[in-house]
Amino acid sequence: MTTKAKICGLSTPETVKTAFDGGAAYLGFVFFARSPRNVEPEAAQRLVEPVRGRGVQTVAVTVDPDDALIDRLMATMRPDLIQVHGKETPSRVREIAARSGVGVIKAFSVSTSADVDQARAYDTVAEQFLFDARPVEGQGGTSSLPGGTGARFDWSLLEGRRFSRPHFLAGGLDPWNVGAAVAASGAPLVDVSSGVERGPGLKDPALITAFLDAVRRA
Ligand SMILES: O=C(O)c1ccccc1N[C@@H]1O[C@H](COP(=O)(O)O)[C@@H](O)[C@H]1O
Repeated sequence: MTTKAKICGLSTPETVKTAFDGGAAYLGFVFFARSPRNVEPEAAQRLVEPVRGRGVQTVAVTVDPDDALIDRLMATMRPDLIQVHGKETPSRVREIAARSGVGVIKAFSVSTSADVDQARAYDTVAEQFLFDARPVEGQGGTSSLPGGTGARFDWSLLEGRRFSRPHFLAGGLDPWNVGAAVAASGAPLVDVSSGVERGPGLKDPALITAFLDAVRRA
């Protein structure tokens, strides 16, 4: 089975092009003020225009988004999917999908097997699931973020699990560990942010290419 990759937290035309040319299946843009990767919806619209309709899925990454943000995203960037990385309930995910008219990727913070079980409650409302490490408070400058921290969880918690929706493995992936992560977890989709950066929010084109090459070999 071919593993597909999402490059998350893009903010420049150069890195969008690198991810697209390298074969990323998903391009992620973060809309969360405290993130070093935060972009305005209008900026994201300009960034996705060159790749729109060219077979790549664009993803708006949000944290407990309000209706105003959903409306603004749909009036500007028009993402193919909205990722929700906060404490959204199943009914809120249903509302976001109905309001936006696009599918929702629901992210879960994982440190135990019970955290993975939460996905079942979203079977009928989310289009895809994403399992990310539970952020550890007090470690490094980005530790208070709900994602994009480089923290990992035990990949084997996903091994042999069957889900009603396609699922991403995320959290601390990089070009050197993604092959082992896919082997241990069996995940069909992988997601990376800080592991392809040279500093917080600074995507490195060479690392993006190396990550996508490593996913192809996985
Ligand atoms: O990347 C961010 O800044 C971010 C902010 C708020 C919510 C989610 C965010 N990113 C997501 O977290 C995963 C894992 O990141 P990392 O690879 O461990 O750095 C990332 O792929 C995004 O989906």
